[in-house]
Amino acid sequence: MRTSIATVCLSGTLEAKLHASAAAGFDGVEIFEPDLIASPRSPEQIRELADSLGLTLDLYQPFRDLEGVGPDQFADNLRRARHKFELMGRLGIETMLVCSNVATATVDDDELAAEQLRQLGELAAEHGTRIAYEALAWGRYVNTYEHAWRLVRRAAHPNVGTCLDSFHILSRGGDPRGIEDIPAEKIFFVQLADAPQLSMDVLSWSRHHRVFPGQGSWDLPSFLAHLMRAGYTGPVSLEVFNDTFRQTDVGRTAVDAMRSLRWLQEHAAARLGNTEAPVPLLRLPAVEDPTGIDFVEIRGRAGVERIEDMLAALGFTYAGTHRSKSVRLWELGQARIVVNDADTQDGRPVVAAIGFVVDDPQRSAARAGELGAPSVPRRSEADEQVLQAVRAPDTTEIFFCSRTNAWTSEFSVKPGDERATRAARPEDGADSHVDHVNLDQPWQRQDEGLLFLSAVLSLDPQPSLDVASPLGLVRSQVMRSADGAVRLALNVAPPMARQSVGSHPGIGQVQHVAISCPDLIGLARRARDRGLEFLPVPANYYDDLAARFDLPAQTLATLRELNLLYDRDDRGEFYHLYTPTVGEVFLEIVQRTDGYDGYGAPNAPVRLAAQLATLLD
Ligand SMILES: O=C(O)c1ccc(O)c(O)c1
Ligand SMILES: [Mg+2]
Repeated sequence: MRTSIATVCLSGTLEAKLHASAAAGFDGVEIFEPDLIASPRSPEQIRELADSLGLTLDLYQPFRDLEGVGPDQFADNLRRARHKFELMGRLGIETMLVCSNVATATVDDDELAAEQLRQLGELAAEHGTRIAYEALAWGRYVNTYEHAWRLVRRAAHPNVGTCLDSFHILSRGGDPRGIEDIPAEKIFFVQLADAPQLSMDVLSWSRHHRVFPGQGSWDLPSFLAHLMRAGYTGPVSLEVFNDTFRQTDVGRTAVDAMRSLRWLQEHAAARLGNTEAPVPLLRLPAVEDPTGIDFVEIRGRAGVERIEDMLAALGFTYAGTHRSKSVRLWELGQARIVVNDADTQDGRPVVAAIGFVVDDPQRSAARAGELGAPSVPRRSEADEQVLQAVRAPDTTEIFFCSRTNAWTSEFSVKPGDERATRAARPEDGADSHVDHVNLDQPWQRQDEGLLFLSAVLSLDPQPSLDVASPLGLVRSQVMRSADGAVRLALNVAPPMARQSVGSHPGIGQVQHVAISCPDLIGLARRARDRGLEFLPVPANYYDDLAARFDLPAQTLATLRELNLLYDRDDRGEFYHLYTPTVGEVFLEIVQRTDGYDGYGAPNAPVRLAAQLATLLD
């Protein structure tokens, strides 16, 4: 499948956009007219640059407000078009995108509109070009692809075809199955965009909130499958108007865009089943859901020993130091925390890496590579397990681990290591595992992070949620495996919440690791007796809890005594508590009963306010 991208998707100069598109592996680009007009380079120089980068110029766009107008206006429109066709000759572009009229149409007359398209097609033919007519969702009279196609058919000119744009079709709830009824040779161009389901006017939705396939709510794989069944063999292009992508790093956005098309081809092939696509669709090494979190690595030069004190108090066993690296392993049942003394950007402890248990780590790493994930260079000695890792958009290292945990045998307790005597209480462990990890996301990486985790690790995005912190709303989106064995929450905090307070990170700048246990009250008591103080929860919270849930007085008193938080869904109950924050990390211990499936979201505002209070103390 030939891949293309509209220059409007990207930030920077036209030259920077061409370089980034080529580097990300695109075959071609659509030139968005304002990008060309603002460029100091001549059309011939742009053509030459694209050539030298191995890019084709697939489309010139958009030509607006052509059809459905009176004779004088139409004569002027043809004059305008002639200029553009000449320009396209200099650029070496064959196809011009013509959008349905939104502004100047005065006549709702299919016969007239088709005739005007035919005349434009005739002019295009004289210049060795052709036109692709696209229904904008907010077109004055023409706003569905079926209508645009009827006009194209009626125009009956070899140089007049249609352009299908998934946004305009899916935003209006259109049925894309009808695409299969359009003859492939009349589909001159295809533009794809996904979008989150929003209730707003369609023009604003289109101009600000489009995202790459796989980042929104729509079924783009089925859309592409319809195109393949129609026999379409032309370029499949991304046309994504997005406020964030237009102001962030062009190279990263282009890689993100290409990842979306690779993901899309794989999923469209699955939708096609036995139907042969008219062009080869890219296949990727297969992926299955990860079956668990193997370990979480907390890294930092200063302060990690305070985390280890907390782990010891929480009942983690100390499994020793690594034979060749300055890292230590702590275990509670199946929950494994690796503590690494290495430096971090701010010197503060962070959640640096997460290991996922996958079927075939080599295959997962190969897949991640084909999806443009940068690999993380690892140092390992000859007789050590070689673990494969890639870097997620938020910089977290993602490790692919086998079921065997063979790497844990590289850790042992050295004689005289005091940590071992402080912590040897396996009675707390048994059924524990890492329940979920919350990762702070840079605001401009949220969509990229979501697609990365779904494409690389097969995690499914859950509906996103706004959590009120005292310093603004935190947008939180959980990515999880189908069976819930792996759950990551991606959080985007507002700017105020990301400002450091003295040497402490802001409440929105932290990550946390949640560990499940079968008896939270027992664990909390033992941890408290070993000197661990939990995040203090205000008394008002417990008064409100008494109103929300009909809890026995004794339970309520215990929750209050231990600073535990509580929630309930239609399945079961959730008990949880938080440790103080060290560097950029805190721990949460949770207990789920009877299949409770949430994360205590109603309690998150209380937690964030309590964390702010400790910073201001
Ligand atoms: O928003 C617009 O004007 C616009 C222009 C060209 C397109 O292809 C499109 O889908 C939208
Ligand atoms: Mg379009």
